Amino acid sequence: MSESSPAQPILTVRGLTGRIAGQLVVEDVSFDVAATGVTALLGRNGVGKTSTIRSILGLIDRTGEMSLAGTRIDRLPTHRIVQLGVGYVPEDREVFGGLTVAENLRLAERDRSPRRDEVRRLFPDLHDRRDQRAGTLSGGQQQMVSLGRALVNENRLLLVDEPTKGLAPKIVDEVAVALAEAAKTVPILLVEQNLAVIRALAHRAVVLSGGRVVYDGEASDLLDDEAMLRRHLGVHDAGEAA
Ligand SMILES: Nc1ncnc2c1ncn2[C@@H]1O[C@H](COP(=O)(O)OP(=O)(O)OP(=O)(O)O)[C@@H](O)[C@H]1O
Repeated sequence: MSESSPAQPILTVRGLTGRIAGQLVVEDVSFDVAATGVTALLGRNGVGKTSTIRSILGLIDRTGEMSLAGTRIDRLPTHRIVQLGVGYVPEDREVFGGLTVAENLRLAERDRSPRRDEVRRLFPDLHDRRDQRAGTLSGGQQQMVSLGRALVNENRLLLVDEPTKGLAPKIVDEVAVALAEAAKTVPILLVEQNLAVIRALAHRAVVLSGGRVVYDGEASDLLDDEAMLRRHLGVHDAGEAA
């Protein structure tokens, strides 16, 4: 079976183990990413969230079984996984600082009919700044470029790593709105520390602790469970979690 029905997860991860320079950074992790909406991947600093995403993409050595809409991807190289429709918005944004906004977006285009109008609708500010060099943009604007680069292609799944990190509250809101819009058309696996953003966006949540999955369920149940938040995310009060 190569297509998924709405009820089936878009991505299944089973027994995923990741290594960097021989060192275990992801240990026997299993979870699903829902076929619609936002699935949050949470956990304390250094627990292996970024490494999990990079393992899915084949950017670090990994073993285990992973399927995208029924197609095994665990033995595929990164470029094949991307071609299958997995978009990646990395933690450090990775824009080309010496190129303009327009050039950054153009370089990311993979499809015959890139979704330029959609990116323009989501990020009108980028259109206004299309001739500005990306290296001179603010952190928030660079994050918009990074998101725009992923959204210009039609993807089956987006992997988004800490998109609001280090951004001012107003910009965090803008990024969250853009992600909510994007999630209407593509399922997202979102690594995010800001629990207010998780509360606003995520339906499902997966929590890693000690490199393993300790919660996999409804995001709202997790966010209402103060003991769980305290134990696994180091948050003291669910009400002021953000
Ligand atoms: N290039 C690397 N070389 C060696 N160890 C690494 C490397 N990258 C990550 N690690 C280690 O792997 C573990 C998991 O790191 P990872 O970045 O995946 O965690 P994370 O949950 O995303 O953390 P954070 O929330 O702080 O971004 C950490 O112990 C980290 O020190």
